[in-house]
Amino acid sequence: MARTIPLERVRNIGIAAHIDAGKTTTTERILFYSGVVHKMGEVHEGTAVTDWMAQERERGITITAAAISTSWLDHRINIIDTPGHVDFTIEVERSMRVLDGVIAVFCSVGGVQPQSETVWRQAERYQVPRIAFINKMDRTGADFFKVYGQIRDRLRANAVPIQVPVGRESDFHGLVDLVAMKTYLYTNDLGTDIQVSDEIPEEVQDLVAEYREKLLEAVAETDEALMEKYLEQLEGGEALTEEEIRHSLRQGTIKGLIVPVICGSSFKNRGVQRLLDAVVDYLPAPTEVPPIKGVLPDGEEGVRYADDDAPLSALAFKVMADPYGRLTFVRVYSGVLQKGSYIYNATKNKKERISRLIVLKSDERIEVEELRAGDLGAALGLKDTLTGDTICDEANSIILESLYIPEPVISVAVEPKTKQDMEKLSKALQSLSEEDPTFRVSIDSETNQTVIAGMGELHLEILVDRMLREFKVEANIGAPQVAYRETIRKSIRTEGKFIRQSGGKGQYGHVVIELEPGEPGSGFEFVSKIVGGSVPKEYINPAEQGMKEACESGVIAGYPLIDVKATLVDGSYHEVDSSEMAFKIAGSMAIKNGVTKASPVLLEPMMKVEVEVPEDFIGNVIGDLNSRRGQIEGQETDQSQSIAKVVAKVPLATMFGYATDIRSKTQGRGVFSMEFSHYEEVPRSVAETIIAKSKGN
Ligand SMILES: Nc1nc2c(ncn2[C@@H]2O[C@H](COP(=O)(O)OP(=O)(O)OP(=O)(O)O)[C@@H](O)[C@H]2O)c(=O)[nH]1
Repeated sequence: MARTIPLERVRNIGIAAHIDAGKTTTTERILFYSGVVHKMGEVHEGTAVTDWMAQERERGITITAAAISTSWLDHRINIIDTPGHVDFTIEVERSMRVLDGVIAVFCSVGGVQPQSETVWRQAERYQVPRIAFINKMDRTGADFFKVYGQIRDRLRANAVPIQVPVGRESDFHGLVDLVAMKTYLYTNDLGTDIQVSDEIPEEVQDLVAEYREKLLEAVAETDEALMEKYLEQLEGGEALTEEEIRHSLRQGTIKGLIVPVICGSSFKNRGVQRLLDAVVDYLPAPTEVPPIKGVLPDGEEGVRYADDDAPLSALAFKVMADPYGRLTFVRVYSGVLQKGSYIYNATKNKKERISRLIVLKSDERIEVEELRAGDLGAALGLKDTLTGDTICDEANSIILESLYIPEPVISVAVEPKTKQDMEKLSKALQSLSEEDPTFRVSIDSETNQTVIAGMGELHLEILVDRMLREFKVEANIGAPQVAYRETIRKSIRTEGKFIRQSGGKGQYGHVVIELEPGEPGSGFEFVSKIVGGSVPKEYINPAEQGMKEACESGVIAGYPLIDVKATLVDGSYHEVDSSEMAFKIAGSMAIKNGVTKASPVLLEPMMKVEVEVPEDFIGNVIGDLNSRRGQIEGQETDQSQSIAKVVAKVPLATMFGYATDIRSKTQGRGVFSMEFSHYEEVPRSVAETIIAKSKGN
């Protein structure tokens, strides 16, 4: 089957923002104006198409990243609406990994908010080109140029307005497009009657002149050929044409040099069609982004270009249980993925069969015969393929760059109420952890309890709720616990010797390692510097495995050991008695012996907390954060609204229940956000209590 739409006319885009900026409403409007749905869904009425989970509709928040497809101006637009709440950050992470462009939505009153910064960083991590959409222009206090300034200052982006709004707040009724120099005025509530003209309304003429000039300058700066023409124009030469500006703006945006800024009010149906135009005009097609990188079987780096004729390569970025069956969402990077075919999972070295392929259009699932390079869709029938796995052509194998999966910071114990619940629980946990790689399940070796870990209280609350509703598991849930970690502060040389040689076949494994503190965030790192075969090649991997396993529980209070580097420098073996198992045990012993001597310390997750309160409350809030062992890092006041904001680093251990506390301390007027920042050493006095608790005292 040939392509129905050429790849140049495909846009894979995401919509990302701080919670409540209006991502879901914007997506709904996009579906409405592009003709996918004929009635507008509303978040606050619980009828939004992309918020499909019961919990999403009830709470009016987006939890999972939904992928849907629509078309605009002869282009296919695949959209992923992502959640704003940091607890579901993996959903943003996985979307950014497979997208070619992002619409960053900002609230015209709230401006750059904490999660706007987080999603911006995530987009930078994968170098995804962006358009900034300043939404909610109808709200009291809306200020397009203030938010534009914040995007420049706080996000350090080369933001460039390509529109100027017409009318303020409730009178916001149109915009001027600075590229085409056209005015769009909305004349009905549904946003379908639009007056387009070349006349610029008098009240915005100065602003239009000022920002048109800024736009031309910014575009010329990123394009040498255009710069010459621009300078000539200033000297009275020929003017830049609309096409030239559009072309250079597109190139600048795709290269990440410019972020075009536009405005609108999704809820009041203003500006959404122009947003779609901007997606087509300025965000890249799959053929315009750099080829995806990966690792070839020989360990060398390889690339795959977006080309139907190239060997198949695709990345699974999401697994979701659905009434339709188990859906594995994939982005095809090269080649063609066919229904009914066998694919090779290069990450797991396994072959699997794809029974069916679908694309999502609104809440409909449409079966397709194939997915081609650049397409997003879902496969049915895959059992072993999980998030982050590469599927490809076995003869042309490659493992594509995977995605960054943050470590969970909070856990709770789950105890099924009856024996039947016990059985259902393990099924539920398996299914939920397959869907969500930031959700981990383990068994506490001392209490034998099942422990689930995740990114925050809300994250675990939703998971427990899903266990109950979707899997009908009745369980008692323990109090939330902090996911502590352990590390070392000193470098030492140590060894592990596992020797049993009394009668029969013996055991012999012996390794010498240098153990040192690793980079923050590096986890466990292993290097082998064995020369001359003191440890035979086939025993190096098992030794590493043993070390890794030993890191799963540290020596202080049994928490996982992180940020350590082990270098294998020496060892010995026995012709007959050595085995993989003996070296694995020796590796594990080396770590256990070494850690105790390497000044082990206990680490705790530190959260970046931002609190916004009416000015009068700020003293109380700061005092309270200090009493929670918080370090205040910044404070500012927005005089125009008498709102004060404070930024602090606070240990997660002291933040449980903060949502309720802040409400009662500020008469319900304080809002806060919190996300994981880094691990930090626990002060001695606090550590003693944690250690005593872990030992059951
Ligand atoms: N006044 C006004 N309200 C809006 C606008 N867009 C969205 N809203 C409202 O803002 C609230 C949040 O909108 P959503 O679309 O759910 O925001 P979201 O960013 O998807 O939220 P999460 O998915 O929970 O992160 C809803 O009550 C919307 O009706 C707008 O343009 N103007």
